[in-house]
Formats: sequence, C-alpha cells, structure tokens
Amino acid sequence: MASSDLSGLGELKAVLRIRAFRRLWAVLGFSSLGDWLGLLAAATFAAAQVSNSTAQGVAFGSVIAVRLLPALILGPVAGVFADRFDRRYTMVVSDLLRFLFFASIPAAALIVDDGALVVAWTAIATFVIETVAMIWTPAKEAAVPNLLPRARLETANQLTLATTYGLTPVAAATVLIGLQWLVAALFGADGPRWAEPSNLALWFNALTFLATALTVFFGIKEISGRRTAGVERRPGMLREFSQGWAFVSRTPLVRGLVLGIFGAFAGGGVVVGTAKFYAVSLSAGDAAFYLLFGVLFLGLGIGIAAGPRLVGALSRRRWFGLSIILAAGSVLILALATHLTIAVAGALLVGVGAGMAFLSGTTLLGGEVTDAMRGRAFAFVQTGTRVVLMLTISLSSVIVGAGGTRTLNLGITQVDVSSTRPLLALAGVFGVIAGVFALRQMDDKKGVPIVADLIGSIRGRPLSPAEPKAAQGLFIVFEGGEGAGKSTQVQQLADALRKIGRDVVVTHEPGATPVGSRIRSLVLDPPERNGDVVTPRAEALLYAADRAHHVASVVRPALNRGAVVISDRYVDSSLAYQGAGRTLPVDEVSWLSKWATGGLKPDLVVLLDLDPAIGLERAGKRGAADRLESESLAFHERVRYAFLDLASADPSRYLVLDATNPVDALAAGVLQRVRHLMPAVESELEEVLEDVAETVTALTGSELTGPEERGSRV
Ligand SMILES: Nc1ncnc2c1ncn2[C@@H]1O[C@H](COP(=O)(O)OP(=O)(O)OP(=O)(O)O)[C@@H](O)[C@H]1O
Ligand SMILES: Cc1cn([C@H]2C[C@H](O)[C@@H](COP(=O)(O)O)O2)c(=O)[nH]c1=O
Repeated sequence: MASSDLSGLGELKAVLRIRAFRRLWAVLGFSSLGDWLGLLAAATFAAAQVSNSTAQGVAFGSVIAVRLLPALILGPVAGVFADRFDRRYTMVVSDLLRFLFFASIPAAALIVDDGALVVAWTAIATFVIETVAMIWTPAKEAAVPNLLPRARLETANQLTLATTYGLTPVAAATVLIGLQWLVAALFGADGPRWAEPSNLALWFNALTFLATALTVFFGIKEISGRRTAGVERRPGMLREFSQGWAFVSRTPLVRGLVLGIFGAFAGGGVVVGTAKFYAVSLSAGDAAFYLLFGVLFLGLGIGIAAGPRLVGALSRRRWFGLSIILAAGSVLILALATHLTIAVAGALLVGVGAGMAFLSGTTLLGGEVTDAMRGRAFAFVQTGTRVVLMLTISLSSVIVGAGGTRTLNLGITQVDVSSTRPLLALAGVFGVIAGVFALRQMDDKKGVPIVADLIGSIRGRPLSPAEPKAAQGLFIVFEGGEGAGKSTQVQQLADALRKIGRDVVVTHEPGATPVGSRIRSLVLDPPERNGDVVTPRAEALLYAADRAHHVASVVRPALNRGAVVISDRYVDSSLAYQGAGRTLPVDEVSWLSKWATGGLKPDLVVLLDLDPAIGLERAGKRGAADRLESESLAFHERVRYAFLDLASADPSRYLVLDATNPVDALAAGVLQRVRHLMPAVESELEEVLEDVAETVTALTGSELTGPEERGSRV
C-alpha cells in the first residue's frame, strides 16, 4: 500500500461512486470473506475429524500450512496467467473452481466415513483452492488500475486493504459464531454431522465464490478487453525472495522495517495459531476462539483504517516502533489473561498494533525504497508476511497441540498451565525487544521525549526536536499585569548586576527588534479606522512570531555568549493574555510558544502581582491606553489569576512578589533570589544586597513582606 492515511469520507465516496470499482470491491469483500471462512472452517473442520489433542493440533496446523505451499511454488505462474488471458474469464473460472472445491470438502465428509481420508482430502482441496487464489488475485489487482482514475488509486488501495484485513475476517468470525448459536439452538449438543458449524460454513463459503463468479461475469464486463501489460512479469517467487533479501540485508532502515513487519505478523500468527487451545485454557469453547480471531482482525482493520488519524503527525518511524511494542505488549496481556474479557481486549490491541505496524511500515518502505527496487521490496514483504503468518500459525498450533496442559505443583497448591501461555509470553517478550530495537535504530526525533510526543501528536500538536539549550548565560523574565512595575524592576536588576561587572542584556516583548516593533504596532496600536480588528488567533500568532524572532536574534545569541538576559515579558504573557484573557485554549497557545522558542525556558520568572485596578491606574498616568490596556477589568483579572496559577504550578522556577511593595524593597527581593542562581558572584551580590537592605529599612521602616503560598512569594 502506498498511502499513509485513510482518505476522508469524501474520497471514499468518490471512489465508490465508480460503478465498476464498487462492484469489484463488493466481489473482493465476498471473496475475501470466503477466504477467511475457508481458512477457519477448513482448519477447525479438519481438527474435528480426529480426537486427541496432538492430532487436532497437527490437523489444524497442516491445513493452514498447505495454504502456504502454492504461494511458494506457484507465484510466478500466477503473474503469467494474469498477463496472458482475459482477466474477467480468469477470475470467473477461478471462482467457479473455488466454489466446487470448497463444496467438495463437506461433501467428502458426508460420503466417506474415515476421518483421516477426509483430512487428507481437505488438505488437497485447500491446496487447489489456494493455487487458484494465486491466479485470481493478480488478475484482480491488475484490473483495479483500469477501473479508476490514477488519483483515486491510493484510496482504493486503503479500502481494499481495510476490507481484506479488517472487515472480512471479522465478518467470517461473526458468521461462524452465528452458525454455532444457530446449530445449538436448532439441534442442541448432538446435532447431525452435516449440520456441524464448520460444515455449514464451508457450504456458505462455497456459495460466496459462486456469487462472485456470477457478479464478475455479468456485472463487471469492464474488466475484459483491457491492456494487460500493467501486470509485472515476476522473476519467480524464490528469485524475488533472494533479490529482495539481498537488498533488505544491505539497507539498515529497510532491514529494520521488514523485520518489524515480519515480527508484527509473527505475533499475530502465534495468537491465531494458539487461539483454539488458548480459548480452552480460558475454559471457553469454539465460539471464544472465533471471537478472539474476529476481534484480532477487527483490531487489524481499526489499526489500518484509523491509525493515521489517531496518531496525527507523529513521526512515521516512531509510530512504526511504537506499534510493534503495542502489538507485542498486548500478546503479553494475552499470555497473562485469566478472563475472556481481558483476552478479548488483548487480542483487539494486538490487532490494532499489528495493523498500524503494517501500514506505517509499508508507507515508510514506499518512501524509503527507490522506485527501481520498490517492486521487489514489496514482493519480498508480501511473500514474507504470508510465509511468516502461515508458518507461525501452523507451528504454534502444532506446538501447543503437542504441549497440552501441564500441572504445576507449587507445594501448597497445583495450577494447570496451558502450553499456549509460555508460547505467547515468549512471542510477546521477543516482540517488545524487537520494537524497542526498531525504535532506537530509526528514531528521527532523538531528544524529544517519546511519550510527550505521542500525546502531543494524538492531540494534534506534535513536539519538534528541542533546540540545544544555551550552555552559559542566565535567562530571567519579569511578568505581571499592566503597570505592575516590570520595566522598573528590570532596570533595577540590570543596574545591580552591571555594578558587579556582569554582561547584561535588557530586552522586552513584544517589539525588541525592528521586525518586532512592527509586530508590536500591529497588536497594540488602536484598531484601524475601518474597524479591522486583530482577531484572537491572529493576535496569538503575532505575539508568537515576535517571540520566535526575538529568541533567535536577541536572546539565544546573548545567552550563548554567557550574558544575563533580562526580559520584560515572555511566554507566560501569551498564556495569560491570549489564553486566559482571550480564552484561547491555553495548551494550544503554549504549544505555539514552545514551537516559537524551540523550547527555551527562563531560569527564573519574577511575577509582580498586583490588583489590575491599581496597575491600570499606574499605567494610565503614562498616557493613552493601548489596545490591550483598554480591555475590561474582568479581562485583566483573568490575566492576573492565570499568572498566579502558572507560578503555583512550577514554584521552583517562580518568584512571586507583591507589587504594592516599594520599588527598592522589591529589587532587594529579586536580588536575593538571583544570587542563588549565580554562585560564582554570590559574595559580591551579598554586598550589594546589604546596601539595598539598609535602604529598604530606611525607606519603609520594615522588612520585605514574608513568603506566601503561591510560588515563593515575598
Ligand atoms: N513598586 C511600585 N510602587 C509604586 N509605583 C510603581 C512601582 N513600580 C513602578 N511604579 C510606577 O508604576 C508605573 C508603571 O511602572 P512600569 O512601567 O515599571 O510597569 P510595567 O509593569 O512595566 O507596565 P506595563 O506592562 O504597562 O508596561 C510607573 O509610573 C512606575 O513609576
Ligand atoms: C508578550 C505579550 C504581551 N502581551 C500584551 C501585554 C501588554 O498589554 C502588551 C505589552 O505591553 P508592555 O507595555 O510592553 O508590557 O502586550 C500579550 O498579550 N501577549 C504576549 O505574549
């Protein structure tokens, strides 16, 4: 599959509006339902013909293994068929053959009384059916591009993938569960042999192929008479395998991707292969097996269809690794589950993880592999996943069938442990290790915390890689409402630090740069005469733009050379004014600033807290109010409490000062805190502080106001 995202509903509708494709899609759905029903029903049917646990495991596994053989032996011939003959007739004849052979399986059980012979015929018929499927599929795949405009191919691919791996396996399991219930309701526990659910499923399955043959023959005549050159003549399955392997083993990223995809499918295969015996270990019957199977593929469909929307813009490499960990971790849940509900949840998550790994891995492969190599790489993946899936299904079913259940003597008590459990646990642990390995190998956002990145992406705001933090300087920010005294205190601190010889850069937001001063006038000048007012989102973006430019051109360079940067306002002003004041979502405003600043945080924020009524009165003495000062008192009160909340959320980074204190007293409080941030000059600051403290007492007759609950308030 070439696309990374399920298209919108509109795109799906547009594809399904094309009559010929709509019919072909219905045929694919029906045929795929038949395939899954056939896989489940033939395997359980074969297992039902013999009685002991080992023989059941072998019968179940060997019917599935037989389906693997044609892919390995007859793959090359299938392409030639699709190339050479009319595709519509190829599909019709294939479906008629599948109808006959599927019907022959339950018919054989009615005619022959020997269980071993019926199993043997089931295996032969399955082999023929699978061979025919190898011919039908390329004919169908070659037909699709001729029925659609090129731009719609991607959506069509996602739709067919979601149908094959999501919808129809679930429908197959539902049909089988429905048949179980129906048979139990009609005949009780001892129904006639012909009415066994797997028998009925095989009849039903045969009929799906008859229906598709008729639909293609009478309903999709467009498939005939087209050019057949679209189908690539393949060099042969084994040769493709070796060419693909050579490329995969040479290219580290591709190697990681392919191994990850195979790993995810192996996990799914072990779950399917053990599900029958696993259901027994949960003291549940065949219906539970079908339920687990159906839920697994429901999850696979959800992962493929909804995965891209769920993770949003998360890096596809990270998504791939995380999906494998999810799938494998969920296999571990299955290994430990003692109740069917937990097992169902585990199976669903295995499916979601495997589906997302399949989709992200395939998408990454599409982007990372050059055009010349892509066909073989995909052929390798397609054949490989088939082999891995079938091998793990059949091997694990044989292993658990032979392993049976062991009784563990724990001294005080005895516990029955089904061999499915250790096998699932092993597969889970192996898968988690593989996922972590894949994640480490291909992580393209090193340094960005993965959990926060995932949460941000799910919420629509992925994190960008943090810019390296300035190593030497000190970044101090003053925040507060209008007229709180920030500019005054910025100057006081700068003077004190300059006195002891520090390189100090005094700056402010908005408007510290030529670009910034133009932005400042856009956000703060009174509205245009024509009434064109800056809207809240535009305002947030303008402040963020000023900040991005300010940080990059003033703050970071100064910090990098080791200066103390003192800024009058920074990120918190946006959170308080645009977030609380304008009531924009605070986390969105925060993300915007984080992006603008590359994650640069101040070492200290001094919050000058003041009743806005007093602050606005102080500011009013300076001259006419700007656009924000003109906002209501309620707006400024929201701003004040937002500042206080920010301070109480991160007290170690904040110093909250009561801004009704005199200027010098406040300056002393700031200096007292700042000296702890500058151990190298602490003793020199001590002297300045002593001078100031004397002034404070002389001026106010009292010491600084004591600490209060929000931040370290003075
Ligand atoms: N502690 C204080 N006590 C009383 N008045 C003060 C105090 N600090 C500053 N002022 C006065 O309040 C007015 C506003 O001060 P300043 O410009 O420093 O505030 P600001 O927080 O930077 O304001 P704005 O954010 O509106 O620019 C000035 O006239 C200043 O002299
Ligand atoms: C940085 C920043 C500022 N504001 C507001 C806050 C004030 O009303 C003005 C700046 O005026 P000052 O006299 O320079 O303090 O802009 C804002 O709303 N959002 C911000 O991010």
